[in-house]
Formats: sequence, C-alpha cells, structure tokens
Amino acid sequence: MSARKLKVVLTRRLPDAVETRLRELFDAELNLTDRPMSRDDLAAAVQRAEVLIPTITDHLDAELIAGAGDQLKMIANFGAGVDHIDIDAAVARGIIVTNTPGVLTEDTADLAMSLILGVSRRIVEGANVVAAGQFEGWSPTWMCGRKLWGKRLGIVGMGRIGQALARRAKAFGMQVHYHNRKPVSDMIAEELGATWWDDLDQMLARMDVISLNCPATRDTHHLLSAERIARLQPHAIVVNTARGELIDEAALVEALDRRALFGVGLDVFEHEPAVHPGLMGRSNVVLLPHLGSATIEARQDMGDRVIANIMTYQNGHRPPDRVIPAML
Ligand SMILES: NC(=O)C1=CN([C@@H]2O[C@H](COP(=O)(O)OP(=O)(O)OC[C@H]3O[C@@H](n4cnc5c(N)ncnc54)[C@H](O)[C@@H]3O)[C@@H](O)[C@H]2O)C=CC1
Ligand SMILES: O=CC(=O)O
Repeated sequence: MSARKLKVVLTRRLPDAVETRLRELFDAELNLTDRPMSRDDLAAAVQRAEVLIPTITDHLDAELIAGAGDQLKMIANFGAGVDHIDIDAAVARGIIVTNTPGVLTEDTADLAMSLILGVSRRIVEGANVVAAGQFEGWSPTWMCGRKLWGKRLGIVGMGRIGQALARRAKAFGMQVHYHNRKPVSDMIAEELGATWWDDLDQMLARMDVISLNCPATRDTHHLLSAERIARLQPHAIVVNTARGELIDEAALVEALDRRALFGVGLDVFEHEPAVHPGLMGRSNVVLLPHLGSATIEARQDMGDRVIANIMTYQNGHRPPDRVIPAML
C-alpha cells in the first residue's frame, strides 16, 4: 500500500520542473492563475493545506495563522525573506516555517552590484539617451558619474548576500565597511578586507555607497530614517536589494529633492508593488521590479530547496532551512 501523500498548496506558479516534482511527491494543488491569492483565498488555503508554499506576496499575519486548520503543519516559503510571515504566531501554533537562503545569494549580490554600477556610472540614464536618439557625440564634461575604485562601501547586514556583495565590491577596488549585529569571523574579515562598525550612524556618515542587506524585522523598520539619511554625504549612493521597509521612502524622496544624495538604486519598495511617485522619472534613480533572485537557475534551486525542506519534514527530521524567531 502506498503512503498517503501530504496535501501541499502552492500560492503561485513555480518553475515547471519544480511543479512537476511537487506533483510526483505530494498531493500538490497548483495556482494555475498565477495571480497572488486574496486574503480570503489564503484563509481558505490554510484550512486545507498540510504544507503551504507561499511567496513574498502572501501576507501570513497572526490573524490568518490563528485561523489555520489543525492540519497545517508547515509553511515552506519560496524565498529567503520571511517578513511576510508572522513567525511567532506560526511557532505558537506548532507550525514549522522554512525558507530558501543560500541558493539566491550570488544572484542577489550581482543585482546589488549592478545597481551600484548603474547609479554610479549613470548607465540607465545613458542608455535612455541613446535609445531616444539623443546621442550627439562624446564630450569631455558630459554624463560623468562617480568612480568606484578606492571608494568606501558600507554594507548594512553582513550575512550571505552582504558578504557576496563585499567580494564583488573588493574586486571593483572598493574598500568594504559593514555594520552587522556582530562582527564576521576574523577569517572572513581578512578575506574581504572588511572593517566592522558597531555604530551605524558613524559608518553612514563616512561612506560613499551604502547597501542594505539585512532582513526586515521590528528592529530594522525605517533603519534608514530621515535622521540617518541626513547623515549621508551629498555624493553618497544608496542601494537597497533587501526590503523596502528598511527605508523611510518619503524621507529619501525629500533628500533627492534637496539634491542631498548622488543617486539611489532600489530593487524593493516600502509599499511594494506601489512605488513612491517621488522616486519616478529621476535621472539619478534606478528602480527595478524586485529582481534579486530572478534567474532561471536561482528560481529552480529555490524550488529544489522547498522540496528538500518538505521531504526532510515528512521523513521526521528537522528541515535544513527552518526559521526560528531567535534568528530574526
Ligand atoms: N531583492 C531580492 O530579490 C532578495 C532580497 N532578499 C532580502 O535580503 C535579506 C538578506 O538575505 P541573506 O543575506 O540571505 O540573509 P542572512 O540572514 O544571511 O543575512 C542577514 C544579515 O543581516 C544581519 N542583521 C539582522 N538584523 C540586523 C540589524 N538590525 N542591523 C544590522 N544587521 C542586521 C544579520 O545578522 C545577518 O548577518 C533577506 O532577509 C531578504 O529580505 C533576499 C533574497 C532576494
Ligand atoms: O525577496 C526575495 C526573497 O527571496 O527574499
């Protein structure tokens, strides 16, 4: 007699090969519309799923989790960030939460480096000039950006992606500085030539480029507040590939209005998918639609990671990517 298959509900379409494997292994229910589930749809999904596979667009707050049926044992998130899930509420209900870190690290670091390059060298602005047929020839003083070689990069959140970005920045001749809850190991600090700043405010005031790479938590909401933005140097560049909630977007727009920054590169937004209108149409702002992990390879690997987490749980072991409140 074959073992009963776990009821697994996906909230979005996943790569074909991932969906195929999920259907082989589990009683998998796909969302063929690929539209984000409404709150009612999600509330119904947690009434029938034993394992829910959500993504960042699903807000699993305390109320929604409290309303889940007793059959819900696991939330196997497709993605690294888990700020859209109330982990405390899930743990209180005995629901295991997992995520997919690591497999998207290099891709997201590539995107952060792309934004640093894009803003400092005015790449999108320049490409738009050519695309509009407005290129009138090379000029000694036209379209000059900021040199990266020798400049100071301040990374806030020196975890997987922060470190991967530091490796790239080092290769571009940048001096790596970072603020993290605790310093990285001596070996990593030496490899990256990285300087730890216990005091975030002091670091911000001295950097040429700031990259946000920490999770969105209660502690990091508006980590880049109006006061901290005011500390940045007028030639500074701010890049965010972590979560929009880390920046007070209205204060950032005010700083751009005052020409208090050289430029900004954002892959994530405070009220995503809405973008603050004050960020639009600026030549020194590069905006991307949350593309950090958007490579075919990373999305496949994220799916494999989701499956590995569910299989490990099903086999009675601790899933490798279990998220616990103490980690946040
Ligand atoms: N744009 C995108 O598509 C993607 C965005 N992300 C975001 O990037 C974040 C980071 O991902 P990973 O590097 O894999 O996570 P990680 O857990 O490896 O690293 C996060 C680091 O932030 C540090 N941190 C936490 N709170 C802090 C605070 N208050 N101040 C300073 N540092 C703090 C942690 O100690 C840790 O070193 C995710 O939580 C997610 O929100 C992740 C993947 C793709
Ligand atoms: O933002 C994406 C993630 O995986 O986190």
